[in-house]
Amino acid sequence: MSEDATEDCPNGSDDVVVGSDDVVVVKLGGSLITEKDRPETIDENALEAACDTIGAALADGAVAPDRLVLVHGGGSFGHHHASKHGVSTTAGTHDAAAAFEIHGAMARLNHAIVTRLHDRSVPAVPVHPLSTSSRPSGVDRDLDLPTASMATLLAEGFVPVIHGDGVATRGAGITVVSGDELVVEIAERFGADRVGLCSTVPGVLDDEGVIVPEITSFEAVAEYLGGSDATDVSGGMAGKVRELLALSSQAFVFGPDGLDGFLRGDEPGTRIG
Ligand SMILES: Nc1ncnc2c1ncn2[C@@H]1O[C@H](COP(=O)(O)OP(=O)(O)OP(=O)(O)O)[C@@H](O)[C@H]1O
Ligand SMILES: C=C(C)CCOP(=O)(O)O
Repeated sequence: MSEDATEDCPNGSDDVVVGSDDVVVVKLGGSLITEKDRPETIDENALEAACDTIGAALADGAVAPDRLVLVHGGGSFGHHHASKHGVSTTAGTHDAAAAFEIHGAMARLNHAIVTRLHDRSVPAVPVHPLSTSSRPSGVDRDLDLPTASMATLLAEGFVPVIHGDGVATRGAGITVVSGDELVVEIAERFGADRVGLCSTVPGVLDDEGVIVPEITSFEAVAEYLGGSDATDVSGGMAGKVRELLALSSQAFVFGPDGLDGFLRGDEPGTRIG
């Protein structure tokens, strides 16, 4: 990333304003990369295919490694353990063993993704929110996500791979932060104008299974939006659309067939915002 792309921290905080507006944020949904109804089971075919697509896009220059931030969800790793302990984006725990079990599952999934990206020569490195992020004002309040490390990782040519995780939450111990919320936080902080969320469905579908081309208000599609097909503690598609509507730029929700096109500038699936 060019030197002038990262401005000094405007207020001396951890917030880093990255001047470049061509950062690309991509989420690999947990429904895509895991078998969401089988605890801690990776969907090998889907994950390998997604890593092939990302590796190819970097290799032929469609995306530069210092412009790409990858986020992934929990699927049958994080959601399984969080649900078992009654932990969600709104319900926390003060049981360190439970929090460690949830984080540990996410770290195992993250490790599996990073190693498969390395097999494709993607300079991926893990970023774990539990160790640095928080909700200092409590449940459902603002997320404090330090981004200085990710900005410097990008500037040094690495691809940060961050994930839904546990998050220290004032008054509730540790709750869950969804990858969807991380996508919004990172996209806003880095001024990304390319935001894509890849899941198992080709887009947000209406009650006849047809892709909704564009969503600009939650109420317009609320009747179509449900939870996930399997155990989920962060709101499923309804939660996803709600999070993405808070984004100041557009985001796209698409299926695995849309990932390559998205990385190359297409606008697959459903446009949100
Ligand atoms: N209107 C809708 N259109 C498309 N999918 C929907 C809709 N309503 C509910 N869903 C469900 O939402 C799922 C996608 O949401 P989910 O939260 O599982 O995505 P994800 O990001 O892949 O998973 P994770 O949250 O584990 O990262 C789909 O697999 C589908 O079963
Ligand atoms: C359940 C955990 C810990 C991760 C939630 O992230 P998401 O799957 O992106 O909603």
